[in-house]
Amino acid sequence: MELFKEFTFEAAHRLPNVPEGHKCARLHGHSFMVRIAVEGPVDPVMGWVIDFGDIKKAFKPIYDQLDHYYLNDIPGLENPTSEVLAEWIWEKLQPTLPLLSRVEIRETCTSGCSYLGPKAK
Ligand SMILES: Nc1nc2c(c(=O)[nH]1)N=C([C@H](O)[C@H](O)COP(=O)(O)OP(=O)(O)OP(=O)(O)O)CN2
Ligand SMILES: [Zn+2]
Repeated sequence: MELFKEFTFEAAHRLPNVPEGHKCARLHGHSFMVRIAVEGPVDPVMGWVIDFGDIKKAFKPIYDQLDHYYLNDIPGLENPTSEVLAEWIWEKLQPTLPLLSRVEIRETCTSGCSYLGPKAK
């Protein structure tokens, strides 16, 4: 069974490697949405894979690094595309959330990505 928990954070960024004149070269911000999914068997006694609260606890230190920051200043996020951000979150989160199965990012209502981890690359 796969379950998920969603988070939103506010942050600014710019994309330094886009062609000249691209709108995303300019400083701008988003209400980013992050969906963290985990996959595993349902415990027959608890009736859950893990407590949603455990996902929240695991993500909290990462959330605190992102919310209301300029993403380009964060080591590893110098080119903060959705794809780079999803991989960055995976690398930070997987050690404390071994059942992690997917990291989804939405930058806008219509744009985002879904990362299934390095094995699925
Ligand atoms: N593959 C990627 N392409 C783009 C990324 C990205 O992270 N990965 N990021 C951006 C910009 O950050 C931009 O803010 C979001 O892109 P876009 O969908 O173009 O934004 P709009 O809301 O302006 O989209 P419209 O549908 O054109 O209104 C760009 N590309
Ligand atoms: Zn953007």
